[in-house]
Order: sequence, then C-alpha cells, then structure tokens
Amino acid sequence: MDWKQNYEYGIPVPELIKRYKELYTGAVYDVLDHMGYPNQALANGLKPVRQDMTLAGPAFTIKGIPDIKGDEDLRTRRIHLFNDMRSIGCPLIDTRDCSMDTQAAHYGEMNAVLGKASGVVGAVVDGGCRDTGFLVRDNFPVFCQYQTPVEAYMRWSYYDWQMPIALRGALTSVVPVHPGDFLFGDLDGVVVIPRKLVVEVLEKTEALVQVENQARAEFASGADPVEIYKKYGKL
Ligand SMILES: O=C([O-])CC(=O)C(=O)O
Ligand SMILES: [Mg+2]
Repeated sequence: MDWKQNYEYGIPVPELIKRYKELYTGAVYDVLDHMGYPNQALANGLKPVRQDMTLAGPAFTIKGIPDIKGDEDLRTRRIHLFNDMRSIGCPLIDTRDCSMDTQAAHYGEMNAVLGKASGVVGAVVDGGCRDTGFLVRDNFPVFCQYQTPVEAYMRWSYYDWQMPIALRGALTSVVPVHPGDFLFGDLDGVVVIPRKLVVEVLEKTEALVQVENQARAEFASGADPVEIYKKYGKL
C-alpha cells in the first residue's frame, strides 16, 4: 500500500516535529478547543514512562485484539508492519489501539528497537508496556496506561495496521486516530491533531505561546495583574 500521501503536510515532518516539541499540550489543546475540536485529548491515564519525555509526530496506526489461542496467522503476519513503516519514509509515532485490554504488555523494548530502525520516534500505547527500564535508559518516549511484565501472547495479538483506530479519550469514551494524524504528548497527556489541521494548529499554537510567554513574564514581574489580564486576556 502507498500511504505516503497521508504524511504530506506542506512542511517536512522533521520540521513539524521540531516545532511541535517547542510547545506544550495545554496550549495545543486550547487551540483545538477554540477551533471546534474539544475532544482531542486522550485519557488521563496515558502518561510517559518517564516524566520529562515528550513526543510529536504522525501516527502509524496499529489495531490489536484479544487472542486467547495465540493465532499463528496473526503472529506470523505482524512482523511485516515494520517494513510498511519503512516504506513511508518519515518519522512516525507507533500508535496502538489495544481494544481496551487491561492485562498484557502491548509494547516493549524489542518493538522499540525494531521501530527505531524503521523510522519510529515514539509510541502511544492505549494499554500496557514492559521492558520499561530499557526504554528509559534508551531515552525512547513511550506513553502508555500502565506497566506490567505480563506477555501478550495467548492474551492479545496484533490484528491490522494503517486503519482508523480509537484510543480512550479524556472527554469522550474514545478519540479516533487515522494514519497521518499527529500525536503530541508531554507530562500532561496526549492530544491528537487531525491530519488536515496539523499546520494550522501548529501556527496558531506558536502564536498563543508567544502571548502566554509575554503575559507570564509580566505576571512574574509583580506588575498589576488586573492590568495584565486586561491586556492579554490570559491567566
Ligand atoms: O511481547 C512483546 O512483543 C512486547 C515486548 O516484550 C517487546 O517488544 O520487547
Ligand atoms: Mg520484550
């Protein structure tokens, strides 16, 4: 499959990633909210495996399903997803819908190593992660719901990839994610930026952050807060 057109934004992906990583999720959330997209934040439980980790980039979507018999066809097929990542040719976020499983680890260090060699710059896993020590030592940003040593085999399996997926939401039960939608995460959580809005949201958030920086500096200076609020409308 040729998915490349899902990853064209008018600005090269590495530049988008660099500029998003200068921002913070609260500001991106506010911009999306004001644009009429209030339901783009992922569930509160989704957190980085180390507090200072951030990630930004376009989603490569993966769907997994319960698999209590260890289906051999699914098991054999999954390895091909990494070549599909490579065929896209830009930095990606491995983004996993785990069908609400709350038992197994759906991500780990082997996935990260192979992912990195295939263009992956971080993972958002709506489920569990293991080998966390490796990931932390490698400084590889993974956002997940929990950590566990429990293996996925005979519990959960990869089903398909590069299809629309649904991750648990902060304000809605799920937030849809499509291949090429952007994920941006920091200590507060993760927001999903729909593909067609990636550049507009970036530019609007950069402008918002400028205003917040000015207002913050003036608040910190001890000047009259009422006057500062009148000037910027920010607190
Ligand atoms: O069971 C799995 O594939 C998850 C894991 O431990 C790894 O990626 O290293
Ligand atoms: Mg492992």
